[in-house]
Amino acid sequence: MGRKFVVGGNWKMNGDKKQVTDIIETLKKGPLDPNVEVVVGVPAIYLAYVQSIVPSSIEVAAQNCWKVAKGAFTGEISPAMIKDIGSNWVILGHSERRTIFGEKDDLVAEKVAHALENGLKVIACIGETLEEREAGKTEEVVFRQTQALVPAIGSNWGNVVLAYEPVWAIGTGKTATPQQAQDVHASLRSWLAKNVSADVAASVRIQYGGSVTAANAKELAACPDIDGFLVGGASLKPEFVDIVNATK
Ligand SMILES: O=C(CO)COP(=O)(O)O
Repeated sequence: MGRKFVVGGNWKMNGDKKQVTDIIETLKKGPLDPNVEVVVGVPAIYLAYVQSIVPSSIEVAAQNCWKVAKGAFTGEISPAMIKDIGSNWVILGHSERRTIFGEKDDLVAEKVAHALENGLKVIACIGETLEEREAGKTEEVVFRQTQALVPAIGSNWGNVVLAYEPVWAIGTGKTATPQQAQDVHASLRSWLAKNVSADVAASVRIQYGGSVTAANAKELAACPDIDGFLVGGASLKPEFVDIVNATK
């Protein structure tokens, strides 16, 4: 079976009640290609509200969660809480979590393991910095980040989407060229074939993220190993509809 295109909107720490309502209204009008899975990544405080107003064709993700079920972890939310309000997804390991909040590979892996054990689907983010790319270390970095996830994911690859987001392309307007993105996606797939299994390599969906817009989405979507997008800034705008529809 082919890999279903999956487009995530990562709203990050943006929006207020009116704006998030407007975004969902825009998505409801669409029309959105029914062959594409759409997941909106919502600030924790609006998760339950957004979950209550989305049509069933749109899925809702938290942008982070903690690695245990409950307890004295002030400010955190658990996968069980995300499930409890009806959402089924979480974004983990985003480069902003890694760089601003100091999340290392092993913590990201622990979170991924716990989220999967609790029945969430996970968008797991990886990607190199500009310095790492310029030092020729792109593959080394994304393979290391993915390797850390392998034991955490175990046999749960069906509930994981990988998001390749080169850090230098996030929020900079500097998109990876389709060739740059395709090259990394293809190397990741070969790495997965060698280090996990041929099945996982063929079936796991790999999103590209980093300055995706309606203007560049079609060309990126045409690449054989790009199976969707994780969209930041443009996911707050009406053009997100065109990005979802990029494979049409
Ligand atoms: O970080 C991103 C999505 O998770 C990408 O952000 P931008 O689309 O704003 O570059």
